[in-house]
Amino acid sequence: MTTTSPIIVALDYPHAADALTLADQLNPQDCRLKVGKELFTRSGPVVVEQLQAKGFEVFLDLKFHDIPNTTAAAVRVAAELGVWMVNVHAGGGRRMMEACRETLARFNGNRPLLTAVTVLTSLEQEDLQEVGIDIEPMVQVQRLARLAAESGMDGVVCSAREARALRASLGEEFKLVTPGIRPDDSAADDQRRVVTPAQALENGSSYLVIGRPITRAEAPAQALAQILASL
Ligand SMILES: O=c1ccn([C@@H]2O[C@H](COP(=O)(O)O)[C@@H](O)[C@H]2O)c(=O)[nH]1
Repeated sequence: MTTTSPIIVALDYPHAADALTLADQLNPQDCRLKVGKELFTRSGPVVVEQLQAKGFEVFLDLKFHDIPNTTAAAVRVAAELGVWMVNVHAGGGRRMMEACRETLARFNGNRPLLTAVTVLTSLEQEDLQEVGIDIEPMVQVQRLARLAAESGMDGVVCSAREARALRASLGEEFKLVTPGIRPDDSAADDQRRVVTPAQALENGSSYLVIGRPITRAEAPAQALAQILASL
């Protein structure tokens, strides 16, 4: 089932049973689901297929980052799984992203969205400095997003803090997938470039990735409903 909801719930659980229990409390009309490294490393493609069988579109968030041949092969296998979105790291460079885009050509119209991570939402300027990037996150995000667009990506993963600038420079069709979403009353946890759900949409985000504010709530379905009502 396809939905118009912008919410993607991050199923960061160690076991498939936890993810499937949460999925049973949610409605595919209200959100998509994200399978990341923890859940996939334990449960693999089976849990993706189980979530899809429940009617959810799945974002496979494995952030592939390797040489072009290896990354493109991984993207192709993700496409064969029938996921709705798959991603790579923009830092893998132009040739890596182009190889991923080219490998999806064989799927014609029936392919996943392909997005590229710019600067993780857990990073701030000091973190970038420590790894030799002496510019503000906003500037680095803009640089990588432009490269991603030129390399044929459907969009990028960034903070909603950068969404307004990217929307203006890269147009309405370019997907802006924004984690680091925190309702006013939620802890930031390890996230640094955080934005509220309503502000993220106002800034031009296409999709809001939300994990702990929903999955660690006493009543996750209610937490999702409150967020949807706030939009
Ligand atoms: O820059 C990024 C890229 C991916 N993520 C992922 O999104 C969720 C966020 O979870 P919260 O619990 O809402 O913090 C998580 O799965 C990350 O791996 C991100 O946070 N930032």
